[in-house]
Amino acid sequence: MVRGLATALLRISSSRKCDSRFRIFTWNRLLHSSGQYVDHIIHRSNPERPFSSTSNQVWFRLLSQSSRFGAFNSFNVRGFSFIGKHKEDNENDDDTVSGSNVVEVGEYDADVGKNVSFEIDTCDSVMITGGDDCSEGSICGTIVDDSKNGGDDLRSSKLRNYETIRLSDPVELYRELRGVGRGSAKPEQSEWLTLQEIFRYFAKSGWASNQALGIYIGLSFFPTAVHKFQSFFFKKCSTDVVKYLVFLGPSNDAVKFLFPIFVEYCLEEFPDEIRRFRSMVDSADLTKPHTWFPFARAMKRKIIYHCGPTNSGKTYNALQRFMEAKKGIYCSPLRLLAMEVFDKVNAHGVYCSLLTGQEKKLVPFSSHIACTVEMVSTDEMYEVAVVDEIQMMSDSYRGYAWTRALLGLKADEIHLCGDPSVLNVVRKICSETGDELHEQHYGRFKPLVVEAKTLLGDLRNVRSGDCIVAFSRREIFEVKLAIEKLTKHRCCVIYGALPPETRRHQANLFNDQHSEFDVLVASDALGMGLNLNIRRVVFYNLAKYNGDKVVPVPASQVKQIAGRAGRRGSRYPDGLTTTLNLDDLDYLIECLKQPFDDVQKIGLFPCFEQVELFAGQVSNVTFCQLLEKFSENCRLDGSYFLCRHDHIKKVANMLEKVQGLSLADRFNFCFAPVNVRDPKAMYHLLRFASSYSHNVPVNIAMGMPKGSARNDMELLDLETKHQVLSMYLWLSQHFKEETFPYVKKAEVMATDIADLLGQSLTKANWKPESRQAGKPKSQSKEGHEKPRSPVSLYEKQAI
Ligand SMILES: Nc1ncnc2c1ncn2[C@@H]1O[C@H](COP(=O)(O)OP(=O)(O)OP(=O)(O)O)[C@@H](O)[C@H]1O
Ligand SMILES: [Mg+2]
Repeated sequence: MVRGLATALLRISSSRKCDSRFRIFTWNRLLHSSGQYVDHIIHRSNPERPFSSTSNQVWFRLLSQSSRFGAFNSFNVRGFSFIGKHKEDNENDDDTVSGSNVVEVGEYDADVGKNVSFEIDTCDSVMITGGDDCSEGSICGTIVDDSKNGGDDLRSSKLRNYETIRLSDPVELYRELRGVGRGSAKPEQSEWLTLQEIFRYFAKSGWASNQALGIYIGLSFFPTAVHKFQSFFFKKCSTDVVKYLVFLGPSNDAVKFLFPIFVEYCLEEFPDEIRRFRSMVDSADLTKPHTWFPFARAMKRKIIYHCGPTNSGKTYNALQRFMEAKKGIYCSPLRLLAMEVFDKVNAHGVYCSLLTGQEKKLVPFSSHIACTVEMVSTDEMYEVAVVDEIQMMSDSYRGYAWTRALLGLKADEIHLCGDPSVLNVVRKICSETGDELHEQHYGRFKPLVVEAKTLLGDLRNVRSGDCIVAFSRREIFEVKLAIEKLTKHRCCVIYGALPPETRRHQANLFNDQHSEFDVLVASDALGMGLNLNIRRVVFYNLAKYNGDKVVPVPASQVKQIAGRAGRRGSRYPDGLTTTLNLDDLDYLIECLKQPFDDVQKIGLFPCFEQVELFAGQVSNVTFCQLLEKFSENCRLDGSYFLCRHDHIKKVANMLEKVQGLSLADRFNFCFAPVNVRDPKAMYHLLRFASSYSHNVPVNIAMGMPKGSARNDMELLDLETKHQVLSMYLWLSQHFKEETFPYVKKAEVMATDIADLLGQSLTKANWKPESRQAGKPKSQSKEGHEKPRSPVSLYEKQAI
């Protein structure tokens, strides 16, 4: 059969529809001796998916059955992989071809006019035979991967006929087309249809639309440009060109032939669109971000990367150097951590100020500053800068702030503290900036031990010094309630919506050996920054809601949280970790075993000036649309991504109805820290922006709660109120003082509410408000809802 195939590779039976590398061949001899046996075998393979790498959809059709060998009932389809080169010869049947891996694709009914389609995996060719085998007398066609078939065939001989057209200079061709009044072509109906199909193919070609960006034809304008080009082309083209294109069919070859002519057409026809798009693209250029900070580039900076897992002393060592310096800045991922460093450093007699989005505590004669990373100044000179949790450069929302700190800080020495995930990116950046990189690697002081026994699903097995980690506020309160009901332990709680002061208060309460609060129930807010005396981290479950659906907690986060157990110099120097349920244990172990990610890209976001420049190029758009356009058109280098800004766009949309805000005002308001899922907080932001736009002093206009919360509704209300005050304070720092004049009042209120929150949490013994109130929940015997293990469920589903 393989031998037969050699002689089969002779003539193309149909090239009209050949739109990829594959060809159809029929037995030359049969074709010659008895005319059209298979007079049309048409095939089409998916041009987007190369034949050799993945399966391909192929179809063919038998148009008539006038074989002198009689009719046949079925086709056999086989795939072949060749070994070595096969040879073609029109005359000699005995030329040999080696073949291997003959795959039976299937047997199909030989119904005239009916399409037969099938998928083929990696192989060089497919042979279609009518009858039992490809023996003489049967009808046979093969589809061949052209890239591996360098032989001369009818297609290439036809191609030679079009050589003049194919090889002609596109500029010349375009000039000719432009020059003629009307083209000479009078295509037949079928040719006409093929031409239309070719242009449809062109308009959809990702390659062409991408290439068109090179001449500043934007993606949104590309279809219009193609449409106009098509009208022009249809009017002007010559018979030869039409024939050649029809020969190529709707294919990449046709696109590549047309594209340079299209370019000439666009350059002449759309100079204004090109100019406009070019300016827009240039103004959204985020490439080479290291060049944005010429002063930092002019310095020879020394970068020290303190690289290691949690609790390994990275921040401690960086801070030692920070405190020794004459002038230093510490950049924190959280307000809480900035406050902690502020306290610690001042306690050591180093005068240090505090700067976060919400507060500015200026210590007289201070030479040092502890700030949140978004607030870092790239104008000031420092001797030592510390950028903590540097792996946050890859955070999809906030990553840009770390990137900016690393690229823009004007410091002789920059200490980066973090896990190894961004080490390679930092190396690359340093080679671009010319900074000198020193790496200091750390290991955990004591290894983290996994307790295989778990809590056996029973919260009564909680012990003093345990931290139970749950990933929703509702679960946190359920766990606290259950533990306090079932055991003698008292629980502190820490979760993201609590003000930093309250979190810190709860952490201190838990750390204090003499307090009755010896168990901590916390969310992933625990992962960074707090100094906690945790003996054992127990995962209540290992799945969390990501804003869309419940997903397993990423391994890097599990590691970070588990790593909080055990702390040098504390009551519990040895760290333990486990899960509540046995079901989750394997996933925990798997996460801990996983190496750190190797991050390839880090975040970027334009500063106001860049957005303003871009705004100058686009007219009649809302601020939200402006941001959308920016993200569509901005250019980035391979090591960077544009940070997500869905929350910013949500605020921008809400503020659209507020008249009279400048672009800078909108930009500022959109960055205010607001929980976009909290309607009350959003309402207050809208109110603040409206008052501001009317040029009246912005009021807090929010009453103080009478006392601590008596139920979860009241607790939620306290949380929201604190967030609104925090937002007010943030705005007061980002707008002129006189526009947000009630800063002192807001500060006092915020402190009081943080206190009330603290008091509320210590006595909280109510069931949390459920968003799905009214849904019946199964209760376990122990009196608390036993969590399902979404991780195990997820894995089972995957199986
Ligand atoms: N050389 C040291 N002497 C005394 N205490 C130390 C020393 N190094 C670290 N510590 C203490 O160990 C604890 C963990 O150190 P540190 O916070 O620096 O770890 P880290 O690696 O930055 O952890 P994370 O990744 O969680 O931020 C801290 O309480 C710190 O004060
Ligand atoms: Mg640290």
